[in-house]
Amino acid sequence: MNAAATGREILIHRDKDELAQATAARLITRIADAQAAHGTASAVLTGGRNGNALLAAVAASGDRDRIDWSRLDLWWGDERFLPENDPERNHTQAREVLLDTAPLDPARVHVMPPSDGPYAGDPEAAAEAYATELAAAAGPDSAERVPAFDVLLLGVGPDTHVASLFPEHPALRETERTVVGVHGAPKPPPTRLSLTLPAIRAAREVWLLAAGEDKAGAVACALAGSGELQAPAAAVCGRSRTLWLLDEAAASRLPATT
Ligand SMILES: O=C1O[C@H](COP(=O)(O)O)[C@@H](O)[C@H](O)[C@H]1O
Repeated sequence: MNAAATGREILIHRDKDELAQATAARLITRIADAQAAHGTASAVLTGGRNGNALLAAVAASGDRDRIDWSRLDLWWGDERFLPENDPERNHTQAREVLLDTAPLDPARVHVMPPSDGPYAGDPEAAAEAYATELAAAAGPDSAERVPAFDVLLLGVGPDTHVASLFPEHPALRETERTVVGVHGAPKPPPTRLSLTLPAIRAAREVWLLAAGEDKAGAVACALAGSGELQAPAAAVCGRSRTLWLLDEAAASRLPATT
């Protein structure tokens, strides 16, 4: 499935705070709607500055209890392969801004394995374990071997990376596995775990987040029709919706007609 073929929506908010607050309201509604429609909801979290700002805005929202936290499955799009509780882990940061204060069912919080657990020193085995967990949640009839996530969040890096899929990196070429170990990432730490493009594209909705002037080049490049290997953010899409959520600074290099 080509990202451009599904169409994209672009929403531009005034600044990063407005982006975080508006997206928090949108996310709460998306999750509450999914729970109303099919009992539970599933969301894939992202790390990074915009992802953490969004979770902090959810934590601060007066509407946060519209979500039935006990019926929400949380997954991660990528993780830094570091020891449990390392401050640089996406999971640790998500706990600090939101998860530790939300009445989640621990069995529904699907954390990517740390580097000091049973998969110490073996990111490939850790990736395989997470893929097995995803496949179990998807059920035996799923061709994609991942659940049909209600919403999958992706921060866009200044180099156009999403999850831990970096430009021209081998993980971007993966067509079979749903989770891979990433080695030699250009952004520290070099060893990571990431969902692959097929896993990301199985989501019902994919939301890309970018705020700040340092993201303007990446946003312009990805939305200008760059190749998928050159601009991973250009390669992702949701089955029913692909939403780019920007602030004015990140959108500042888009052509006026976008
Ligand atoms: O390392 C990562 O970076 C990206 C983007 O982070 P940002 O701070 O530039 O917004 C993030 O989406 C990804 O989950 C994370 O592991």
